[in-house]
Amino acid sequence: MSESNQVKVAIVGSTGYGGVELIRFLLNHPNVEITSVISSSNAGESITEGFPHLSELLVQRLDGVDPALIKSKADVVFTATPSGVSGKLVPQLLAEGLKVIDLSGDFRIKDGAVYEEWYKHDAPPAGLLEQAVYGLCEENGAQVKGLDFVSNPGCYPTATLLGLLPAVKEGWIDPGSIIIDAKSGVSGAGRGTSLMTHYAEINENMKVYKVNKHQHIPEIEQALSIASGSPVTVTFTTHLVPMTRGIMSTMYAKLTGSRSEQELVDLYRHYYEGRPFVRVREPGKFPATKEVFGSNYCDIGFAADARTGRLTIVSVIDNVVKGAAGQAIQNLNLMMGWEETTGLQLSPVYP
Ligand SMILES: NC(=O)C1=CN([C@@H]2O[C@H](COP(=O)(O)OP(=O)(O)OC[C@H]3O[C@@H](n4cnc5c(N)ncnc54)[C@H](OP(=O)(O)O)[C@@H]3O)[C@@H](O)[C@H]2O)C=CC1
Ligand SMILES: CC(=O)N[C@@H](CCC(=O)OP(=O)(O)O)C(=O)O
Repeated sequence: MSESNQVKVAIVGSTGYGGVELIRFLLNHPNVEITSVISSSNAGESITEGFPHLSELLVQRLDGVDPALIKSKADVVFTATPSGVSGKLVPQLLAEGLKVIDLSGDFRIKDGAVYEEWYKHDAPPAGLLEQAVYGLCEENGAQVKGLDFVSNPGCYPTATLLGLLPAVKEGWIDPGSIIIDAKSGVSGAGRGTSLMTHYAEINENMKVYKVNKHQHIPEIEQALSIASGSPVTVTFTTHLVPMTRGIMSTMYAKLTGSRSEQELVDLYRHYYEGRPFVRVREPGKFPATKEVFGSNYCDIGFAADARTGRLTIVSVIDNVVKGAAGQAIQNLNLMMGWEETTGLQLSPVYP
């Protein structure tokens, strides 16, 4: 802790979308001082070279990736780094005695062989996979308090699991029947340019991608299997849509009995009671991505179809906030024993 009693925070990957969003929120966090912003490719430069809107940040010079230097400047470090990078860097940061919140997919899957099958590179050490707590705050928040290391969930899994877990746990839907149709804005792919995401390719366009191959499939299945008590597989299809931020996950499953929409709303509101970032809509009302834009909310709506016996669940988040930086700060708050909402109480930007 610094003399001001503020926790000193460093951000690796500070020049990426997740990192810049961490800075935006942490600048308004009363218990945090950003003491180091880190870049592997622009060390020594000022962060405002690339991001003039961050001129209010007191620490401007980008540091290189040096665990000992980070330890000399900070108590807690966010690693907003690509999968593969985090897996190698996090063990070094933990060895320095830093508290770590990792935003990548590297520590979310408990079984290293499953990780390697989906991510196509070596898994981090098994001991750390075991140690990492999966920081889906509304589900595992109680385990996070006092921890040194949290693995922040993926963006699609956050929207999807918050939408499915209450019904799966209550046994109201057949877990074997789940189909997830998910759409993301292009910031979900990070700041690097690609043929997939550049303007002429995605403007006025929609693309389906990674069908049956998406790295979030094992993450979703792992959490649903724990919730249902037996192995669950899902059909999960992702789409890139022409917007900057936002995820909409539309989920379909067979109801195990006759349920009204009011009963579903009651179940979910009860399940998420005291969890300020999940908002359940009135029966038959569905959320839109703009209604969570720039905020840490996850909004959920339902339709139960008596004719087909199927339930439709729609869950929306801002991928960069609840899907990444916002939930990472929520995890910081839980780790430190602070109010869960500290620094995160921003209303969505609308329109
Ligand atoms: N965007 C999103 O909506 C979400 C992202 N995530 C995950 O969060 C992480 C960050 O994502 P995002 O910010 O979008 O990605 P970006 O591609 O926008 O940024 C990643 C940053 O990592 C840094 N980096 C790259 N290689 C290294 C390295 N070897 N060592 C240290 N830093 C490195 C780069 O900065 P520099 O070159 O300056 O070092 C880059 O700016 C990823 O793991 C991503 O999968 C998770 C949920 C949602
Ligand atoms: C639009 C888009 O491309 N989204 C990314 C989301 C990646 C992400 O969140 O990364 P993790 O692997 O760290 O979870 C994707 O579908 O792969």
